[in-house]
Amino acid sequence: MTTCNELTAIVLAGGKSSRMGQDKALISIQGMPLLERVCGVAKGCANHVYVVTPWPERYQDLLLSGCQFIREVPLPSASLQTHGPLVGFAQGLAQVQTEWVLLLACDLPKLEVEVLQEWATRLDRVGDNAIAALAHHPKGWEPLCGFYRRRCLPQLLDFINQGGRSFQEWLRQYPVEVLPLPELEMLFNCNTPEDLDLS
Ligand SMILES: Nc1nc2c(ncn2[C@@H]2O[C@H](COP(=O)(O)OP(=O)(O)OP(=O)(O)O)[C@@H](O)[C@H]2O)c(=O)[nH]1
Ligand SMILES: [Mg+2]
Repeated sequence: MTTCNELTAIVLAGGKSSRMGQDKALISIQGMPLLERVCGVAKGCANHVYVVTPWPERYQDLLLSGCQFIREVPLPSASLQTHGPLVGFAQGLAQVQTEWVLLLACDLPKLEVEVLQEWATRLDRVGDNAIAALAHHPKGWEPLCGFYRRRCLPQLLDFINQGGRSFQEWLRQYPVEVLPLPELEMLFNCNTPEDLDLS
């Protein structure tokens, strides 16, 4: 039996960081590497924290006590080294035992633990047919800072097996509950060297 009181967090750290030019997870903001910061927030909200990455050894010197690595493996058909956040999420979700999982990108320097905790209190009331509870912003859903039901894994794998790689496209096919976003600022993700000046 899983309950809403138990929550797992998945932190994704496996992108190409091509716009940044160096691994974003390792960039220090106010003296703390981004991945450490995001995992700290995740620990403040969830009972179990997984970091899904193709290269756990890269992060072994970070202070990530209480977090477990899940090593992402290439898809049989993939020639690329990284295959995007949707596939990373699916590989993490396969290990989750709780009804709900909080998914977080590693490039979110302005996360607020209080907002995530308040969101988590709403999960008990999310409609049965919703696969996720996410914030909405002008460009669509924010897929990498919100909650998913564990039982959406089969739908997610179907979508991936058909070649789908876009969260927005996948989410369009199912009911998703809206979470209230007190300030858009919290979802600021740093993708470029210029973004670091704003962090
Ligand atoms: N585990 C895993 N995480 C990924 C993968 N691709 C992207 N991510 C993560 O998804 C989040 C958002 O990534 P983006 O900022 O969109 O992309 P990116 O590939 O890291 O950077 P760009 O190359 O500049 O687009 C970050 O936390 C990434 O680490 C992947 O293949 N595997
Ligand atoms: Mg990003």
